[in-house]
This record gives sequence, C-alpha cells and structure tokens, in this order.
Amino acid sequence: MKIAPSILSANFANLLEDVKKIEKDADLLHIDVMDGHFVPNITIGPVVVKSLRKFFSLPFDVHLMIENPDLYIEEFANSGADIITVHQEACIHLHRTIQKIKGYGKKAGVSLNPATSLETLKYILQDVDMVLIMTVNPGFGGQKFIDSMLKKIEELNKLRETLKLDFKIEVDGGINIHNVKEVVRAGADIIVAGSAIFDSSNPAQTIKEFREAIEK
Ligand SMILES: O=C(CO)[C@H](O)[C@H](O)COP(=O)(O)O
Ligand SMILES: [Co+2]
Repeated sequence: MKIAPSILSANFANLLEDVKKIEKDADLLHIDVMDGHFVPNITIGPVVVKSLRKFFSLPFDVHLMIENPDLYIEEFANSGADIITVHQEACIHLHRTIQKIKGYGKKAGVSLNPATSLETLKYILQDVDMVLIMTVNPGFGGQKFIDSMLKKIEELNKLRETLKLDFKIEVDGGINIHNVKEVVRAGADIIVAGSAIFDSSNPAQTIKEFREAIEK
C-alpha cells in the first residue's frame, strides 16, 4: 500500500519546503494538473514539474485533469513525470493516448470521474498500469469522500482478479485517517491525500498515522 500526498493542498508559494516535509515518508508525489476547462480550476504545468524534479527523486504521479491531454504528454514526460494519468472523459482516442504515454517510457494511468462507469474501461484495462478512481468530483482539494465509490473500487478489484490483470488501483479525493482503512479494504493500492496531509500541523507524522490506521 502506497501513499501519494497531493501537492494541491501544499503552499504554492513555498512548494519546495512543503514537499521536503513529506519527501522521506511519501511513496509517490501526486501532482494535480488542471486546465480550467476539464475542471473549473487552474493549477500547474510542466514547468513546475520540471523545477521540482531537480530537487526530488521520489516518483512523480501526474494526474492530468485537462482537455486534449495528447497535446501535453510529451512535455510532461520530458519534465520528469513517472506516471501520467489521463481522464477517460477527456480522451476521444483513449487507446492511442495510453500508447503515447507508454511510448515515452512512462507508466500510463486512466482515471474515472465519480459518475463514469467502470464499463467504459472494458477494452483498455489490459493496456494500463494504473486505474485512478476519483472519490470526489475533480477540481478541488478538501472535498468530502463520496461513499458510493467504495463499491466501485470493490468492483474494479474483483474485475482485476477475474481478468488476472495487474494494474494498480489508485484512489483520490477526500481520504483521511478515518476512512483510509475502508478504502484499502475495498482494494486500493495507492492512496492520494492532499488536505489531510498538507493542512495538518505535521505532514510527515500524518503519513505515519495513515499507515498506522491501515494496519490497525
Ligand atoms: O485530484 C484531485 C482533485 O481533483 C486531488 O488529488 C484530490 O482532491 C486530493 O485532495 P484531497 O485529499 O484534499 O481531497
Ligand atoms: Co489528483
């Protein structure tokens, strides 16, 4: 089980120091890219990813919440992303987009908004390294976990077993030390947490508490 702090809730004016706080305890760094079109918010682009890459060696998990992701995959790949995740809802030619990400030697993920069915991934599951289940509507940190998504995670986990596939299941949105265990029990391999980690007084300690809550 891996923990990926989302820098969406970090202090963007002090990003370097905030990421240093979690560097040793995090498994991945989750980077939320928003374009103001696919989601009603604008965050960061490849320039910031490239700047962070110079200081950190932990894997960068780049979550693209943008329209036309094909236009930016090369730039994000070259900026130092390790995993690039696109939204099913933003891709007209999803298979081509996934192949493009892999073509740059990166791990390829696909994400689903809460209202999008697992059925939409039926013909792509065998091609992806990761499926990212959104448990809030994407766009903002600090939102409430949508409980009905637990069933979706369980169904995806069962599907993975039935099809004998080995993609990872990442879950993103509204996760905290109180609900993380249920999310892991449902089948999550990677937990994204933004506000629960960066809004806490001691982000590194909060990651440890996440791990304790899961093991309990
Ligand atoms: O993709 C995202 C929002 O679209 C973020 O990764 C997610 O919301 C994390 O923040 P929090 O843990 O505060 O919900
Ligand atoms: Co995210």
